[in-house]
Amino acid sequence: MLKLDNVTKVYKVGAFGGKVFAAVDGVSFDVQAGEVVSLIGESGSGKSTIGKMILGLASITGGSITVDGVPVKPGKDYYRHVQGVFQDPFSCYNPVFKADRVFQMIKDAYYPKLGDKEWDERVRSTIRDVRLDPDQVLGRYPHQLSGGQLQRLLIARALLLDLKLLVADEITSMLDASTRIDVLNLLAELKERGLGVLYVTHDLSLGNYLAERTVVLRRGTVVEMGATGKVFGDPLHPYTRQLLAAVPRLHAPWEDAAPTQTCHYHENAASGAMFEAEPGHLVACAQLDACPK
Ligand SMILES: Nc1ncnc2c1ncn2[C@@H]1O[C@H](COP(=O)(O)OP(=O)(O)OP(=O)(O)O)[C@@H](O)[C@H]1O
Repeated sequence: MLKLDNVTKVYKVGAFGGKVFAAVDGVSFDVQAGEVVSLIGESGSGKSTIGKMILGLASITGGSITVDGVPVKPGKDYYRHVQGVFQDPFSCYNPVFKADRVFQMIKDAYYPKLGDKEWDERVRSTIRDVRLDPDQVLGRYPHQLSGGQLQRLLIARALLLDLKLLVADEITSMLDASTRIDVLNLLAELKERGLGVLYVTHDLSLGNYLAERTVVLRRGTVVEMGATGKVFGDPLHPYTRQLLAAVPRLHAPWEDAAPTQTCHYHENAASGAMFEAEPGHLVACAQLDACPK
């Protein structure tokens, strides 16, 4: 459904934009309907840039992004099927408007002919779907709602459309532990309904909880991807191992990551290509510079 093919994003940086910086460099992966794929990597690895390109909020420098074969095209038709929810729910609302104004905007843009009563019923039922009580949240200003309630209202807003893909960018990082699990379970329910979810996070444990497949990003390139159980259970790239070693554990001291080893696939990998270690589990060469061209 969502397909990224050799996607690149280059920013102009430096004085007068005289230099270029590749924030995303030749990234390819896909998300199928009814699947959660988590995109993980350290801060600055390019995760949000990828999310923004999928949502049409940043231009694509090279390669292609398609949803059901249709290239990203910001506009009503595209956003009917592809929506994003972000880290800070408070910044998504205008503080002087009541929170339900976001629903009215959906009606005005997408369902102008629908009767008010029918729309109201649809909104209330969707709010119940995200496990909120409509009477408790409708008619309130954003500052009168919690972060978790606002985040769920944003998901409800997305669900009122004919949604195929949700880009969820660090959506739980501002929530407390129990609200976080509620929102994660909600995302898991969305996939049961056949939605594809790209779950952008730097928190490996949350990605592990939710995603069928994991894509590990480092400095704008994919270093490893595959079934989450394989990537986390048998990490092949030194960077993935480093990330896993850095996850805090209760009652256990932090471990040092295994030292960077000689790349297993040095002989096999053409520079930049990924090696298929086992079906669906791909890893980049860890010594790209030395790889045969
Ligand atoms: N408009 C811009 N101009 C220049 N560089 C940018 C711009 N936006 C992002 N970058 C750079 O691109 C790189 C990737 O940024 P991005 O926000 O995608 O990272 P991220 O993995 O989402 O990080 P985080 O987890 O901290 O949000 C960073 O080095 C960032 O400084």
